[in-house]
Amino acid sequence: MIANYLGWARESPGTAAVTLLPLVPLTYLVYLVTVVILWPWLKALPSRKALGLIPGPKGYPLVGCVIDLIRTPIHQKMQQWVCEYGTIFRVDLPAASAIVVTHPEEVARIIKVERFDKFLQGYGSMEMLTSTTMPNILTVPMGPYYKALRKAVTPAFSTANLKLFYPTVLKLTHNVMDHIRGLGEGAAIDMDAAAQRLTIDVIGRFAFDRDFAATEFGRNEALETVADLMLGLQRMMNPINRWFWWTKESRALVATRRRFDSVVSRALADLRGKPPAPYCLMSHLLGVVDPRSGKVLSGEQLKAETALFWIAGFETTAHAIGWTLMFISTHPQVEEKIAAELEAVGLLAMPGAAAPREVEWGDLGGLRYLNSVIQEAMRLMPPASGGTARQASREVKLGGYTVPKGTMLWIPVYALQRSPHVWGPDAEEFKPERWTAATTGASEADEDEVVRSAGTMSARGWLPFSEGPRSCIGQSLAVLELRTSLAMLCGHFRFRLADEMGGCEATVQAARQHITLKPGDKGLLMHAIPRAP
Ligand code: HEM
Repeated sequence: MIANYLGWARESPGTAAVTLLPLVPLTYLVYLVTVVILWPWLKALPSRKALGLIPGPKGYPLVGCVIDLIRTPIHQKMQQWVCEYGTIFRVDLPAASAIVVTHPEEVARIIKVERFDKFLQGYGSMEMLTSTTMPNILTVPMGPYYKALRKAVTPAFSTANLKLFYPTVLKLTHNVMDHIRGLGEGAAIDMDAAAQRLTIDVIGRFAFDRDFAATEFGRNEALETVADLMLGLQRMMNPINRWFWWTKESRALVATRRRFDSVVSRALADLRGKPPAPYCLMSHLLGVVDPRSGKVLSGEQLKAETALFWIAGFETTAHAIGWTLMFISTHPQVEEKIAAELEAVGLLAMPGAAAPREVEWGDLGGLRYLNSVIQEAMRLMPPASGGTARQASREVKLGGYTVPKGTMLWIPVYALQRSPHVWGPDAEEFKPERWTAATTGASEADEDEVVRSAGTMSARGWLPFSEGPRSCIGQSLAVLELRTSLAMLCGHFRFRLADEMGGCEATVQAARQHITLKPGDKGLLMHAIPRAP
């Protein structure tokens, strides 16, 4: 029979193929169960045994805790477990046991002192961005290529470069404000979607020196393609879709990747004819020499890198703007304090008064209260809520337990930043005041403050941008976008969460961790009431 199927039997091959056809899916299924579940499970047995003393939720045979993580939104499940099991516990996954670490000092030790590299098996879907599956700055191990890339692109996020780019951020935010004004205060506006239009245009300009024109608020190819891509990548996190490549979802992802690939390729091709603007990320990437080949990056490498920068920088920042506005719109006393701060420096629109002046670079560090509001919103709703995963490159002691070399160390940021063990009994409350003391380190004249602002907080348990050598390289740009857009929006409008959202808590509960921490199906509907009609 098998001989027939393999084509060794020459007689009546048609009949043989028909008879044996059902064997194909069956064989594939056996292959999958063996390769994807049984083999990794067997391989992980010694590490499971070594970690057996560390407490943690009880999983199911073979699949471990995966079922719990699918049933409840993953960020919420991790938060429940942190409350239940404390700052160090074990979670069994099919292929390995992970140690979940939310003790701030241990976290800082893992990512900043020991500098363990990423646990890269978890990053596979981020290599599926373009039609060529290729590692990128996020997914490549810490070797000579990574170091060359990081070194070359770091200057793009420096104070000097961001200052050159600042007028573009201002202009794009004005586009968004004009659109909001045009809709009128009766309209319920999805402010997360509006922020996505702003941040995709920012990335278009910053990465490719290209106008994606999303802030013109019409149908938009770049926005639609990337939204489909994010959905597709999210679906690929489910191993069923990844392994059953003939499903509708898998085929849709292949088509979307081609579309995205073509948007990125066109943007890169257009840059060949003219030198990119000096602030443009591309002018830094074009000079990178891959130490492995001694040559500048190939077209495919450039595509993989720019695609990653685009994806990493656009939705994250948009959600951070959206979630911050959501908290402001539901906390009137916070909004009043922001208004008072803006009024004091001439940035608040008021009825009967002259229009406020433009927000300047020098204002950004000085808006201390607004900056604490942003920091607190990013604590409660960190866009990269899943956090980061590291691999212990040697045996390490964590919370009194011995963790063997090779173990996955998972730092779930949403759970960490809401942990009562770290933040006390009011961990779940939105209290910007907890930051006002912490953000007073910089003076208004300190121009590097925008660039530095987000760093060095892991010891306190705040790390939405991660920290250490593999922290977010784009955080200075993200902070710039957040501060500028929120100062401008709050200076010209008061925001109220629309009734259909059901209030702050319901909106938080509806959030889903789909690569980033997104609002639920309704988006973030708000009314924007002009301060000076
Ligand atoms: C509020 C906005 C943002 C948040 C919350 C955020 C968060 C993060 C986090 C947590 C990481 C570490 C991921 C890990 O360990 O796996 C990261 C890495 C990264 N981010 Fe961001 N990010 C934001 C905006 C941006 C922007 C605007 C850009 C660029 C334009 C960017 C580019 C990157 C890149 C390239 C990496 C990989 C860095 C490396 O491994 O060396 N991000 N980001």
